[in-house]
Amino acid sequence: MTQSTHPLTRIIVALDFAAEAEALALVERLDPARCRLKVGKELFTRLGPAFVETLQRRGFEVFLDLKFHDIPNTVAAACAAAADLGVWMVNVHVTGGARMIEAARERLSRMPQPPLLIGVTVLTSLDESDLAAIGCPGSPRERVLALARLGQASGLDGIVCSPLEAAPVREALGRDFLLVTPGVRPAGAAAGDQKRVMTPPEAVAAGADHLVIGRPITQAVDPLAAIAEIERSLTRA
Ligand SMILES: O=C(O)c1cc(=O)[nH]c(=O)n1[C@@H]1O[C@H](COP(=O)(O)O)[C@@H](O)[C@H]1O
Repeated sequence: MTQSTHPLTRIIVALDFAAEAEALALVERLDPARCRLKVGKELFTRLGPAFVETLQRRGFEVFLDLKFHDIPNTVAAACAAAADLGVWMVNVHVTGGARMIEAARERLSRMPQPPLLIGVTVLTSLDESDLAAIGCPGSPRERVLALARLGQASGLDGIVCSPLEAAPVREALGRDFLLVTPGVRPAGAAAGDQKRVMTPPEAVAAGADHLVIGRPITQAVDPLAAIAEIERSLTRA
């Protein structure tokens, strides 16, 4: 699974836009053979499942990034709703615990076409001092590793982490555990609110399977040129 990901299909474009027209203006210029799309809280809250269906009708695989975090019954039902929508990937917060993840896995195992089930470990916007402030002492790396182990044992297909943790997680959890990394910034791009970042080729070299990239593409003067440059950097890597 992890070995076969072609450089040009590793990119997941985060469609973090305020309005459908803006998002579709970019989508119309993208090729579903070369990238996947992520729909997150902003666009889903505005546009709902219909927007996901629009993207899927255009041939795109969709990562529904709603980061479910609730009691097991509620999260399992939400994951089933995502499966009914036909998305490619859905995510939950690993900190919802083993029973929550197991319930989601069990529910998805009864669906005809379950999406990949991925767990968010430590948000890429947090560093060690942020973790300490929410009562979680220790480094992001230690915490990501612990949550990745819990997630794998509970039935996840993989995790979301920063590229900085990809190598140790890959080493500890093996090749078949998917690593999805936001916190990706081409050389020279602004980090914004991301604290744990690497460039696209660094992320892939560290073991990332899928790179979630938003503003370096969506806010670029020429988004297609930005994607092409990221693809070139990955092909060279
Ligand atoms: O689950 C995610 O996708 C996610 C997890 C995480 O730890 N950090 C993170 O940035 N994300 C998402 O990845 C995208 C990153 O966007 P940019 O920072 O604009 O590249 C955003 O849509 C975030 O919601």
